[in-house]
Amino acid sequence: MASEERILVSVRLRPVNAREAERGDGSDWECAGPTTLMFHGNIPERAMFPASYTYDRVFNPECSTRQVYEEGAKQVALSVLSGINSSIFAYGQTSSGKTYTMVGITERSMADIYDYIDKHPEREFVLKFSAMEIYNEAVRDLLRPDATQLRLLDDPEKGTVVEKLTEETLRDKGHLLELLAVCEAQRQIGETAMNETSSRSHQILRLTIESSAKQFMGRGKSSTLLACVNFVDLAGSERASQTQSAGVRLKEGSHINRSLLTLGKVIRQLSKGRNGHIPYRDSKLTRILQSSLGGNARTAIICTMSPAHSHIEQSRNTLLFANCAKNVVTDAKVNVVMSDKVLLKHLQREIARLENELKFPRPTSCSNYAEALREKDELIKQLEGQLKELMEQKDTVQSQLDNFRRVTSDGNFNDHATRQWDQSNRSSESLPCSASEDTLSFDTYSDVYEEQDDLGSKGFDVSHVYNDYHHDVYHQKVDEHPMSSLHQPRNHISNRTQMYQPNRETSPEVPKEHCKEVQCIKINEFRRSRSDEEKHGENITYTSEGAIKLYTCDSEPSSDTEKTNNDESLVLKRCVISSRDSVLTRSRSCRASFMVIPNSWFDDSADMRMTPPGDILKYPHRRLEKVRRSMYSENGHCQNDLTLDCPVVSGKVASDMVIDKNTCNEEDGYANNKFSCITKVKEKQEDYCTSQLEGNQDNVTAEILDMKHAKNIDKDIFVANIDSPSRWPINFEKKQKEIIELWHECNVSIVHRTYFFLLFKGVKADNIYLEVEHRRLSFIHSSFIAGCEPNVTVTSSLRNLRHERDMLYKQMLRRLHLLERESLYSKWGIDLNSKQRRLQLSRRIWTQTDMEHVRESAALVIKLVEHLEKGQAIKEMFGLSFTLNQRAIRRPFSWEEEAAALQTLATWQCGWRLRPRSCGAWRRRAHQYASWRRHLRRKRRQ
Ligand SMILES: Nc1ncnc2c1ncn2[C@@H]1O[C@H](COP(=O)(O)OP(=O)(O)OP(=O)(O)O)[C@@H](O)[C@H]1O
Repeated sequence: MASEERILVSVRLRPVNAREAERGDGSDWECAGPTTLMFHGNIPERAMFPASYTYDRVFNPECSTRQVYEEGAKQVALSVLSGINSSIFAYGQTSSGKTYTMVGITERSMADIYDYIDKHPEREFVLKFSAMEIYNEAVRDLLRPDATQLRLLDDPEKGTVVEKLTEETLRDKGHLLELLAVCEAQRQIGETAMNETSSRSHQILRLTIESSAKQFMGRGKSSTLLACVNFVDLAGSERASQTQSAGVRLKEGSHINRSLLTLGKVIRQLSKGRNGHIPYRDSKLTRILQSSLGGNARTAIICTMSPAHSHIEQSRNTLLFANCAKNVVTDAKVNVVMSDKVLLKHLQREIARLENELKFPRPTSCSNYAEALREKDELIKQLEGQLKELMEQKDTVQSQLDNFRRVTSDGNFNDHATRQWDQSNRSSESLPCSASEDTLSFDTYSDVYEEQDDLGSKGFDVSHVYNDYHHDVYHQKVDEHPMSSLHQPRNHISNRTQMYQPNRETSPEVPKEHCKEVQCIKINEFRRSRSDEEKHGENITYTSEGAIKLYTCDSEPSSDTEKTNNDESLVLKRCVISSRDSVLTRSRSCRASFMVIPNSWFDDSADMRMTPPGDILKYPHRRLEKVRRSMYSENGHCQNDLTLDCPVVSGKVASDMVIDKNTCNEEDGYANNKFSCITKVKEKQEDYCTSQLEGNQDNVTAEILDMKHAKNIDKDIFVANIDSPSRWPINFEKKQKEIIELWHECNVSIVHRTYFFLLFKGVKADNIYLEVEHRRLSFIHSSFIAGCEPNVTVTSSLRNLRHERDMLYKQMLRRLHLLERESLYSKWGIDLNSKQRRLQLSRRIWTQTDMEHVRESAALVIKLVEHLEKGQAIKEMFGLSFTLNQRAIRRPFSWEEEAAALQTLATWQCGWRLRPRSCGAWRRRAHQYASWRRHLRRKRRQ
């Protein structure tokens, strides 16, 4: 265990000797404490030198050698007993007291060492003594009588060794003293002017102590401490002028000064650190003492100096040397000598460790670093890939979010419009109760169409004005869609009517979908028809007879007309067809329910309370209670009738009423029984329709018969919705196949097919959409067959389809990479070497009706039109493209076309004719459709 420590440096002032005192050579130095030496002399160059010097210990002339030993050498000297090499130096000018000091320190050290040995009998000590001197740069063995010069050898372990140096093993303390005496006798001493017994050589006494514990005995079996302590009495630097040496003495002095100069250099260099070159080899003194100077040894230097003023220069040199020496760091450690067995074991362990390292090299080699770098590079690539994917996903989500926002802004418009309708509704509700239902509402709804015309004439886009039933579908499906919350509320009545309200300040930014509602039509069909007949009799000559009959039936006295003294009764007339009204028509009930079945009826999750506040029919429960009471008081029966007709106006009202009757009167009672009540409503409505068909055939109009004969779809829809869930998958597949075939037959828009196919995947709630689509397609198909629909000819539909394929053809280049296109060509059996491959591919899309082809077509089309049709696709789909004019693929519908479609649908569904006094296009379409209807009826009668 090595530990760094500095050389212990002390300065000892000897007393002024007799000679100096005789000359009056007074002392310029004073010890200002245990560590500080002060200069009091008065010399010209004083300013160039410091006045005080600090060392580890400063001994004044009165200090005894014992004290010097105790405080400046003992600790270092006795380190040898602990296995640490140590050296005690005496450095100073000639006649400064080096020998005087070292003799005392050596004797006391030896004494203490032996004392220690005596006090530690448990250990066995082996002391060896050797002595040498360096005289005129020659090494001599002081224990030999001859003056043979010894060589210095460099040993890799021990460092510099003196060849053939006598090393006496000490028997005891007396033996040591004898040897010391021999050395003293052997040492070169000469007389100079300054010192009668001047040492002319550097003397090195070395005591080597080897100790081991006696307990574990013996030698070769346990560890042994081995260290040596050097007592070095240097020859004093001298000036020839002062020593008055000549001849031999001068030569000796020259060697002495030269070796001391080297020692000074080494010490000075060591004081600066061990980085530079240390000139150990410049003298035999420094070579031999190399380990003691900054090596594995503790070192103490005692600088002796004469206090005489005449030696000021030499004294300063000594102090400068001391200054350097105190900065030298040594690296002393305990020197342990292992026994053979211990050494053998130690070496065996070391060999095993090295072998293990060779077998299993540590992963710090260059190859390992390279491999680790490669792994990190791969990891970075993976992370970059993931980051890229995340960014793409983020862009996609951002795009969707933008769409949501656009839809939200649309929904806001609806809310705004709903509020407008609400306000107007309130005014409507506050109308005189005596007014008949028909006359009351006629003007309002006649204005509706004028308003719509105005909108169109103003350039407002009222495209996608689809039938109300489809709008129900739209809302229902959209509510299921994740974006449902962003769409307008379900109450179609308020939404539908709001856009026809006489708010002529309507913003031109009215979205298309906001103009699609015409629910108001059916609500007031009877009222408006009657007024229409009265006011525009000349214009209704071509309307269906059924409609006229309806008006006639409707005009029969009813309790409604008698009970118009309050709002509730008015609403009742609006909302329901009373039991007496209900005798008029089964078809009306069916028709009404078909048209306005609340979406929530088919949606368990839907909340009946969702009716917007602005709904004309959203009466407070208290008010509904009044209505109910008034009905009961008047009819006292037929809650079924009431229930059956309620859907005409609002699912909310209907459900409220049903619950009020069937479950409880509590305000919130209906919620839990919502679905069961709805089912009952449907069942009862079917029963009611059936009974009405049987018992009131005379009152059924031709329109209703048409509807019944057509497919009795209303009933189908209800039946489908209460159909067994287990049969639904089968029914779905069957219906889906039929629809696909009809699409093919009717040349329906490819985009429409795609969106429809992809969106409706067989959930039970999809049934209604499939029914509607099936019905629509059946209608178009029958139109094709009959050839009576001028707007939907095979030729025009094919032309539109071709335009659509052209659009897809163009989109391929934009949406698909070359590799993707080539892959598709191969997949779709298109020769890669053929020409116009994209065109070929576009011509093959949606050309077959097998499911695999349909799926692939849908997947391809959705990829091509994904962004192009975004926003419009939903409208297309839920509007079910019932505009019959497939030119929408190429350009948006004009309002006239939409209006025409509206006319067509309304007439088709309701058998109810719109007033053809609007714009020319609307009128023409209405006429055309009416003609077609008459043609159909004639054919059926035949
Ligand atoms: N501290 C001291 N107290 C009393 N006398 C001293 C002291 N130091 C030295 N002396 C005396 O000074 C004289 C010279 O001392 P010493 O020989 O030890 O000097 P030195 O440094 O060894 O000289 P050199 O280098 O020439 O050998 C001796 O007679 C010695 O007794």
